[in-house]
Amino acid sequence: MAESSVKPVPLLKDELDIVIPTIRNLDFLEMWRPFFQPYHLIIVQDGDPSKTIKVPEGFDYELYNRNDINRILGPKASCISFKDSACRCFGFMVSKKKYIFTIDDDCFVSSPFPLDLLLLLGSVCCLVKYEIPCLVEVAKDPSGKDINALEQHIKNLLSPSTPLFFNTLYDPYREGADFVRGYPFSLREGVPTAISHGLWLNIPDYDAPTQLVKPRERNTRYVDAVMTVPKGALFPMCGMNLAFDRELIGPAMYFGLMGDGQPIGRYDDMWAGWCMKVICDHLGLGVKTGLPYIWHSKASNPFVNLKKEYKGIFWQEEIIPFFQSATLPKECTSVQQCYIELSKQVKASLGKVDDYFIKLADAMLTWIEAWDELNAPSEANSAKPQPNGPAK
Ligand SMILES: O=c1ccn([C@@H]2O[C@H](COP(=O)(O)OP(=O)(O)O[C@H]3O[C@@H](CO)[C@H](O)[C@H]3O)[C@@H](O)[C@H]2O)c(=O)[nH]1
Ligand SMILES: [Mn+2]
Repeated sequence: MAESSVKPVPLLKDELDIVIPTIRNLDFLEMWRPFFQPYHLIIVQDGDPSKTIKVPEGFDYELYNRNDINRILGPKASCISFKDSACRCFGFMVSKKKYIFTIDDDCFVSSPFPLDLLLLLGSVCCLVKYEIPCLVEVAKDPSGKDINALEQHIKNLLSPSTPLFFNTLYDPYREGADFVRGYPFSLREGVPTAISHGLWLNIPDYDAPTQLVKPRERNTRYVDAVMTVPKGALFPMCGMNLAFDRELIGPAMYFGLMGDGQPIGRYDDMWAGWCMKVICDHLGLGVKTGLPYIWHSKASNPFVNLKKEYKGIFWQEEIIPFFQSATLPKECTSVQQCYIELSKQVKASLGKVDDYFIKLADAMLTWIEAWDELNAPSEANSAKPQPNGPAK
């Protein structure tokens, strides 16, 4: 990886945790070391807790496996998915920081090769069905600089969003941009930003059917923009490269029940995104999508993904209208109150679609109870739950 001569300044170093769900060794952190080393990592080890996950030297981290989750949450651990990346939300719950950045362990930063050369190489490899070994990581901005994804997420979160009126020059708070003519001055203050949703070069986050019909499609398009998702619009939130303000929206970031024992998978982040957006719209909070990009290196198996997703593909035709018409009473002024109300509506409206949604609605309540237990502002909770291994 090209060594950047200047060390990035670790913005919000003591106010942000990096949450990584994993079933693999975390060698990918070597590529991120210049950007991540100053931060505290919360690693959520999924699958077999007896397996040892190797973490490169020099990182400050805590690691939680399934035994830790069961020990800390007791019966409430039932709301945390097993054998699915949805388990990452446990890291959101145990963190004590204001901000969270979550990233998958097959996402990389920059490349020893210029982007166009690598993508040419990539297309040649694809033609001969040879995946570029994931030693490469490619996410360079148009100037060819390594993308500091974390820094861009922080910029996104620290500047307002504009959900009430679309700015045609996109992010008006960005260097070299502003509100365009006709933009109401009364709305130019914007609203607080709760979510920063990043994107992916190389392997796009496609669903299984799309992956199956387009196995070699790669995302080579770097769109140099950050946009606010307008109020009233839903969007497919991907958990791969995502940051959020935990104090503004943390309790809504429950990645729904997936994986082992569940009829559906790979809708965990989507579920969280739909619940979160309804609540952000109700509370007047903003959601941004666009920069930063990461290089997504590994395409998961589309056939395995199809088995996980297939019920979701037809259920979502009923789920989306539910969220599009969901309204929350004005008495709901906290995220928890909104989330509990939403859980009731899920049970009443989607419980008819499948019993799974009754179980999910109950799990949403369990999540809030567990969240409040671990995060209530009382002395009793100032002690942080300890993972089995020594805190790093
Ligand atoms: O059982 C599991 C499987 C994986 N993980 C960890 O979760 C992330 C994502 O895994 P992976 O990159 O293998 O899968 P993708 O299909 O690319 O993931 C996309 O689908 C979403 C899953 O809902 C995910 O957010 C998207 O990126 C890795 O860190 C694995 O180590 C796991 O914890 N448990
Ligand atoms: Mn992946």
